[in-house]
Amino acid sequence: MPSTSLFSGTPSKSSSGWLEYVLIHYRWVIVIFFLLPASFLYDIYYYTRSWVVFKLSSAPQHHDKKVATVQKQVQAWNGETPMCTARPGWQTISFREGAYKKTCHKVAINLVDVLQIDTEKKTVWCEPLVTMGQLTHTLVELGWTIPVVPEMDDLTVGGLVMGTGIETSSHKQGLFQHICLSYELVLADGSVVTCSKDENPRSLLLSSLVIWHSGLPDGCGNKDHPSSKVCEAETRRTEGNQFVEGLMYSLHSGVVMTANMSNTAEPGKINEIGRWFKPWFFKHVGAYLDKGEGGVEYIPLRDYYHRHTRSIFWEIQDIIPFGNNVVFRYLLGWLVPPKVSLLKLTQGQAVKELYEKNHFIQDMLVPLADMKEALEVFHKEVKIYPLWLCPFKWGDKETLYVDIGSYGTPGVDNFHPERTTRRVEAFVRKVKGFQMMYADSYMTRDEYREMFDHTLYDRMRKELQCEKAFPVVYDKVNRKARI
Ligand SMILES: Cc1cc2nc3c(=O)[nH]c(=O)nc-3n(C[C@H](O)[C@H](O)[C@H](O)COP(=O)(O)OP(=O)(O)OC[C@H]3O[C@@H](n4cnc5c(N)ncnc54)[C@H](O)[C@@H]3O)c2cc1C
Ligand SMILES: NC(=O)C1=CN([C@@H]2O[C@H](COP(=O)(O)OP(=O)(O)OC[C@H]3O[C@@H](n4cnc5c(N)ncnc54)[C@H](OP(=O)(O)O)[C@@H]3O)[C@@H](O)[C@H]2O)C=CC1
Ligand SMILES: CC(C)=CCC[C@@H](C)[C@H]1CC[C@@]2(C)C3=C(CC[C@]12C)[C@@]1(C)CC[C@H](O)C(C)(C)[C@@H]1CC3
Repeated sequence: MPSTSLFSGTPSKSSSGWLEYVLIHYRWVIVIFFLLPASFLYDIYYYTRSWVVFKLSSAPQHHDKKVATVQKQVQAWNGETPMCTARPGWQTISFREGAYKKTCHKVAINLVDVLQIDTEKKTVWCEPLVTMGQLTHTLVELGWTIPVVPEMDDLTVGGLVMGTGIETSSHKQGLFQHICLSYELVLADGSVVTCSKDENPRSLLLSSLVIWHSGLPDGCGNKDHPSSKVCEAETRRTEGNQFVEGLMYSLHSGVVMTANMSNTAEPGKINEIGRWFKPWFFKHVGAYLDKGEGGVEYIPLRDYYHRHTRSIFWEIQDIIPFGNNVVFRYLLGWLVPPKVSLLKLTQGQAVKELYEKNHFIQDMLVPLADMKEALEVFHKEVKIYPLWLCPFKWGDKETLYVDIGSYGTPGVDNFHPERTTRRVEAFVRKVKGFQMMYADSYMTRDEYREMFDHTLYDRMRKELQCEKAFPVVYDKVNRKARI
């Protein structure tokens, strides 16, 4: 656990007033009494609406009309300020809001529905603002899933396609964009094209796997030091291990979890970890380490997919410090988690500044062969535990990578948001790895272009004549472009 508290820093001179004091020291009051009920009502409305629309099958009839509305807005573009989606920055699953949202020409995209599940072709056709929670609710109930389900409920299909998505099945299935068969795109001139490897049906299609009704991924424990060897061995085992995940609790101790879908369960070993009164997942896993032995559990599929949702990985402990207390869990656990979007909307300047100075949130994707050195770099630079490890493959490339996710308050004395992040970024560039772009990047434009090969990107922007129409990604993701 980080030794320093997020809130040990003093608020800035500009911060004043009781509201600010409450927001910093008693954020949980606002979260429990306002944000949790608001999140709950929002979810009820949203899921009921999606369920009714899906059952009535009304969405496919409206899809073309909605796309035409997008086209009209693009055709009416003034040709000067570049375009972006009208989705406000506070709604997105990233640390900060893009400043470009204030200046760009905004295109409203009201595309929020799962359109069709084709059980013969094993595909699902859905619109870009469909969330992972919505998709798993719809599919798992019918006995289906998609091969890669990034674990936070509110991540959207569009955001994951454009910004990349990863899960513990990614060592077999690749990244989120690799499971997509076809995209329907509105181009800068307002025309619509379909884009896929082969001739294809219209619109965005995600390939999907058949799963069993009430499939239960099993396997939790396997306590071991998840050095790259253990992780790699589990990742490469061909006969199973649909899911591989590691949680490091210190530089030398951690838990590797492997899981497979199963139709049956050993008696007494079913653990519905998603239920409101259950301990936070990372605490539950840590208990295996404390016990010093591994074990096998059978976890319902949806509970497994969203295992880090309730505790927002481990970020919730800074927001509701007593959230894992058994009394709290039984009384109010069913309201948790607060929506990330509502947390963002209500955090205020003082909390923002505290996070800015005392918090580190990064996912770095490095070749598995460099994992040991990477762990040492993270330990030296930030010393934050738990640390998330998720092996994955990159398209057709042979090399295995691992996503190292570090979220929390650094346990080192010399943490500096910019200098520390730049040192970690330099290491990642050195080993030919990548940074995930929901997080803040302090790289210069040249460093960014060194990390991400822009050859295809530049060519497509030229060919499609959209250089003026859409900002380049660097101008959306670098730290200075975010507020
Ligand atoms: C915060 C954020 C904002 C962004 N904003 C924008 C934006 O405004 N505009 C924008 O354009 N992008 C935006 N992006 C997305 C970014 O530009 C994409 O990541 C980039 O375009 C991917 O290019 P690539 O060549 O590296 O992709 P790759 O990862 O190589 O490919 C992407 C997908 O296309 C498939 N593919 C590759 N080649 C072919 C082929 N020949 N035929 C069929 N399929 C193929 C791959 O299998 C893969 O699924 C944003 C990303 C982030 C994180
Ligand atoms: N396990 C995982 O993989 C996790 C991934 N993440 C990250 O979270 C982000 C996704 O969050 P989410 O809130 O869903 O998405 P965002 O709204 O943040 O979208 C990400 C980018 O994709 C663009 N985009 C999204 N939909 C469309 C569309 N229909 N047309 C054109 N551009 C679009 C947005 O463009 P614009 O700027 O114009 O709005 C935005 O810049 C990703 O970057 C992902 O890597 C976060 C947590 C976990
Ligand atoms: C690839 C993977 C697994 C990424 C996981 C990333 C998550 C841990 C990140 C994504 C969005 C994220 C940065 C966020 C936060 C924590 C870490 C999150 C959830 C919080 C909730 C921390 C508290 C902050 O006040 C604030 C509300 C702004 C942010 C919002 C985004």
